[in-house]
Amino acid sequence: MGQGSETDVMSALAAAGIVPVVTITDADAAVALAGTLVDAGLPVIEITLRTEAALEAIRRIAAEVPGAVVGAGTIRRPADIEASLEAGARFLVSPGTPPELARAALEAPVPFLPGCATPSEAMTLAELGFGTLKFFPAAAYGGPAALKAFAAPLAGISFVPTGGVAPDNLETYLKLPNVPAVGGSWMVNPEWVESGDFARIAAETLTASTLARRIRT
Ligand SMILES: O=C(O)C(=O)C[C@H](O)[C@H](O)COP(=O)(O)O
Repeated sequence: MGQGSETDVMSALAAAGIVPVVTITDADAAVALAGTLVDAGLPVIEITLRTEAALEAIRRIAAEVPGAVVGAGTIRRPADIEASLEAGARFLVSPGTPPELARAALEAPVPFLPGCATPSEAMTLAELGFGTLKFFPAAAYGGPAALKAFAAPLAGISFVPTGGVAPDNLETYLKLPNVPAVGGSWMVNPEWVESGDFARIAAETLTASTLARRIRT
Protein backbone atom coordinates (compact mmCIF):
# COMPACT_ATOMS: atom_id res chain seq x y z
CA MET A 1 0.00 0.00 0.00
CA GLY A 2 2.80 2.39 0.84
CA GLN A 3 0.37 4.93 2.12
CA GLY A 4 -2.94 4.23 0.55
CA SER A 5 -5.52 6.92 0.16
CA GLU A 6 -7.68 7.88 3.11
CA THR A 7 -7.22 5.10 5.60
CA ASP A 8 -8.63 5.01 9.09
CA VAL A 9 -5.16 5.48 10.48
CA MET A 10 -4.49 8.64 8.48
CA SER A 11 -7.88 10.01 9.53
CA ALA A 12 -7.12 9.25 13.17
CA LEU A 13 -3.75 10.94 12.80
CA ALA A 14 -5.28 14.11 11.40
CA ALA A 15 -8.06 14.07 14.00
CA ALA A 16 -5.57 13.83 16.88
CA GLY A 17 -3.21 16.41 15.36
CA ILE A 18 -0.34 15.18 17.52
CA VAL A 19 1.51 11.86 17.56
CA PRO A 20 3.36 11.17 20.81
CA VAL A 21 6.80 9.79 19.94
CA VAL A 22 7.59 7.31 22.68
CA THR A 23 10.94 5.77 23.53
CA ILE A 24 10.35 3.02 26.05
CA THR A 25 12.84 0.85 27.90
CA ASP A 26 10.38 -1.31 29.87
CA ALA A 27 7.63 -3.11 27.98
CA ASP A 28 5.80 -3.63 31.26
CA ALA A 29 5.00 0.09 31.26
CA ALA A 30 3.62 0.10 27.72
CA VAL A 31 -0.04 -0.68 28.38
CA ALA A 32 -0.43 1.83 31.20
CA LEU A 33 1.39 4.47 29.18
CA ALA A 34 -0.73 3.93 26.08
CA GLY A 35 -3.90 3.95 28.15
CA THR A 36 -2.86 7.27 29.66
CA LEU A 37 -2.26 8.78 26.23
CA VAL A 38 -5.57 7.49 24.85
CA ASP A 39 -7.50 8.80 27.85
CA ALA A 40 -5.82 12.20 27.56
CA GLY A 41 -6.79 12.54 23.91
CA LEU A 42 -3.80 11.33 21.87
CA PRO A 43 -4.61 7.79 20.70
CA VAL A 44 -2.21 7.63 17.73
CA ILE A 45 1.07 6.55 19.31
CA GLU A 46 4.50 6.03 17.75
CA ILE A 47 6.91 3.70 19.54
CA THR A 48 10.47 4.27 18.34
CA LEU A 49 12.49 1.15 17.53
CA ARG A 50 15.39 2.52 19.51
CA THR A 51 15.17 0.16 22.45
CA GLU A 52 15.10 -3.57 23.05
CA ALA A 53 11.64 -3.19 24.56
CA ALA A 54 10.07 -1.42 21.57
CA LEU A 55 8.63 -4.37 19.65
CA GLU A 56 7.26 -6.00 22.77
CA ALA A 57 5.71 -2.66 23.76
CA ILE A 58 4.00 -2.42 20.35
CA ARG A 59 2.80 -6.01 20.69
CA ARG A 60 1.24 -5.39 24.09
CA ILE A 61 -0.38 -2.09 23.16
CA ALA A 62 -1.84 -3.59 19.98
CA ALA A 63 -3.26 -6.50 21.96
CA GLU A 64 -4.37 -4.77 25.14
CA VAL A 65 -5.24 -1.14 24.40
CA PRO A 66 -8.09 -1.22 21.91
CA GLY A 67 -8.45 2.56 21.83
CA ALA A 68 -4.87 3.06 20.70
CA VAL A 69 -3.56 3.20 17.15
CA VAL A 70 0.02 2.09 17.67
CA GLY A 71 2.78 2.49 15.11
CA ALA A 72 6.52 1.99 14.88
CA GLY A 73 9.05 4.78 14.43
CA THR A 74 12.77 4.81 13.65
CA ILE A 75 12.22 2.39 10.77
CA ARG A 76 15.64 2.34 9.12
CA ARG A 77 15.70 -0.83 7.04
CA PRO A 78 13.22 -3.21 5.40
CA ALA A 79 13.63 -5.78 8.18
CA ASP A 80 12.27 -3.20 10.64
CA ILE A 81 9.04 -3.12 8.63
CA GLU A 82 8.59 -6.88 8.89
CA ALA A 83 9.27 -6.94 12.61
CA SER A 84 6.94 -4.01 13.31
CA LEU A 85 4.08 -5.46 11.30
CA GLU A 86 4.50 -8.79 13.02
CA ALA A 87 4.24 -6.99 16.38
CA GLY A 88 1.00 -5.32 15.31
CA ALA A 89 2.09 -1.84 14.19
CA ARG A 90 -0.67 -0.07 12.28
CA PHE A 91 1.56 2.62 10.79
CA LEU A 92 5.26 3.07 10.21
CA VAL A 93 7.53 6.11 10.36
CA SER A 94 11.12 6.59 9.23
CA PRO A 95 13.59 9.37 10.03
CA GLY A 96 14.91 9.32 6.44
CA THR A 97 14.16 7.24 3.37
CA PRO A 98 16.96 5.61 1.40
CA PRO A 99 15.81 4.02 -1.90
CA GLU A 100 15.75 0.43 -0.64
CA LEU A 101 13.59 1.44 2.31
CA ALA A 102 11.26 3.44 0.07
CA ARG A 103 10.72 0.40 -2.15
CA ALA A 104 9.88 -1.79 0.84
CA ALA A 105 7.66 0.93 2.30
CA LEU A 106 5.55 1.02 -0.86
CA GLU A 107 4.75 -2.65 -0.33
CA ALA A 108 3.76 -2.23 3.32
CA PRO A 109 0.11 -3.00 4.05
CA VAL A 110 -0.21 -0.06 6.46
CA PRO A 111 0.43 3.68 6.10
CA PHE A 112 4.09 4.62 5.97
CA LEU A 113 5.30 8.14 6.72
CA PRO A 114 8.70 8.36 5.07
CA GLY A 115 11.14 10.83 6.55
CA CYS A 116 12.53 13.70 4.51
CA ALA A 117 14.18 17.03 5.18
CA THR A 118 14.49 18.79 1.82
CA PRO A 119 12.34 19.65 -1.22
CA SER A 120 14.29 17.21 -3.41
CA GLU A 121 13.65 14.35 -0.99
CA ALA A 122 9.99 15.32 -0.71
CA MET A 123 9.63 15.45 -4.49
CA THR A 124 11.26 12.05 -4.91
CA LEU A 125 8.92 10.49 -2.33
CA ALA A 126 5.85 12.18 -3.81
CA GLU A 127 6.76 10.81 -7.25
CA LEU A 128 6.91 7.33 -5.73
CA GLY A 129 3.36 7.78 -4.43
CA PHE A 130 3.72 8.98 -0.84
CA GLY A 131 1.39 11.89 -0.07
CA THR A 132 2.18 12.47 3.60
CA LEU A 133 5.81 12.70 4.68
CA LYS A 134 7.57 13.08 8.00
CA PHE A 135 9.60 16.33 8.03
CA PHE A 136 12.61 15.54 10.20
CA PRO A 137 14.42 17.05 12.02
CA ALA A 138 11.87 19.82 11.70
CA ALA A 139 13.41 22.51 13.88
CA ALA A 140 16.91 22.03 12.52
CA TYR A 141 15.68 22.18 8.91
CA GLY A 142 13.79 25.44 9.17
CA GLY A 143 10.73 24.67 11.28
CA PRO A 144 7.39 26.26 10.39
CA ALA A 145 9.06 28.77 8.05
CA ALA A 146 10.38 25.95 5.87
CA LEU A 147 6.98 24.24 5.74
CA LYS A 148 5.33 27.53 4.85
CA ALA A 149 7.80 27.93 2.01
CA PHE A 150 7.15 24.34 0.84
CA ALA A 151 3.38 24.87 0.56
CA ALA A 152 3.09 26.49 -2.86
CA PRO A 153 5.85 24.72 -4.84
CA LEU A 154 5.16 21.37 -3.17
CA ALA A 155 1.37 21.66 -3.35
CA GLY A 156 -0.37 18.38 -2.64
CA ILE A 157 2.34 17.08 -0.32
CA SER A 158 1.58 17.00 3.43
CA PHE A 159 4.16 16.97 6.17
CA VAL A 160 4.20 15.70 9.74
CA PRO A 161 6.98 17.77 11.34
CA THR A 162 8.91 16.01 14.09
CA GLY A 163 12.05 16.95 15.96
CA GLY A 164 11.88 20.04 18.14
CA VAL A 165 8.11 20.40 18.16
CA ALA A 166 7.16 21.75 21.58
CA PRO A 167 4.28 23.50 23.37
CA ASP A 168 5.59 26.93 22.35
CA ASN A 169 5.61 26.22 18.61
CA LEU A 170 2.80 23.66 18.38
CA GLU A 171 0.19 26.21 17.38
CA THR A 172 2.35 27.66 14.58
CA TYR A 173 2.88 24.19 13.09
CA LEU A 174 -0.73 23.06 13.39
CA LYS A 175 -2.04 26.17 11.69
CA LEU A 176 -0.12 25.36 8.50
CA PRO A 177 -2.41 23.94 5.79
CA ASN A 178 0.16 21.37 4.69
CA VAL A 179 0.52 19.92 8.22
CA PRO A 180 -2.13 17.32 9.16
CA ALA A 181 -0.35 16.52 12.42
CA VAL A 182 2.93 16.90 14.29
CA GLY A 183 5.04 14.34 16.11
CA GLY A 184 6.80 14.96 19.39
CA SER A 185 8.13 13.50 22.59
CA TRP A 186 7.61 16.39 24.97
CA MET A 187 4.57 14.83 26.69
CA VAL A 188 6.30 11.46 27.10
CA ASN A 189 9.62 12.53 28.55
CA PRO A 190 11.55 9.26 29.11
CA GLU A 191 12.23 10.25 32.72
CA TRP A 192 8.51 10.38 33.46
CA VAL A 193 7.95 7.10 31.64
CA GLU A 194 10.73 5.41 33.59
CA SER A 195 9.66 6.78 36.95
CA GLY A 196 6.01 5.93 36.26
CA ASP A 197 4.91 9.56 36.49
CA PHE A 198 1.71 8.97 34.53
CA ALA A 199 0.02 11.95 36.18
CA ARG A 200 2.55 14.28 34.59
CA ILE A 201 2.23 12.51 31.24
CA ALA A 202 -1.56 12.75 31.42
CA ALA A 203 -1.44 16.45 32.26
CA GLU A 204 0.99 17.35 29.45
CA THR A 205 -0.93 15.20 26.99
CA LEU A 206 -4.27 16.71 27.90
CA THR A 207 -2.89 20.23 27.50
CA ALA A 208 -1.50 19.32 24.08
CA SER A 209 -4.59 17.50 22.81
CA THR A 210 -6.88 20.29 24.01
CA LEU A 211 -4.77 22.90 22.21
CA ALA A 212 -4.70 20.82 19.03
CA ARG A 213 -8.46 20.45 19.04
CA ARG A 214 -8.95 24.16 19.66
CA ILE A 215 -6.65 25.09 16.77
CA ARG A 216 -8.42 22.72 14.41
CA THR A 217 -11.96 23.93 15.08
O1 LIG B 1 13.31 8.08 16.21
C1 LIG B 1 12.92 8.56 15.16
O2 LIG B 1 12.49 7.89 14.23
C2 LIG B 1 13.00 9.98 14.94
O3 LIG B 1 12.87 10.41 13.84
C3 LIG B 1 13.23 10.87 16.04
C4 LIG B 1 11.98 11.36 16.72
O4 LIG B 1 10.96 11.63 15.82
C5 LIG B 1 12.33 12.55 17.49
O5 LIG B 1 13.30 12.21 18.43
C6 LIG B 1 11.21 13.21 18.19
O6 LIG B 1 11.62 14.51 18.35
P1 LIG B 1 11.54 15.31 19.69
O7 LIG B 1 10.08 15.58 19.91
O8 LIG B 1 12.32 16.56 19.43
O9 LIG B 1 12.15 14.43 20.75
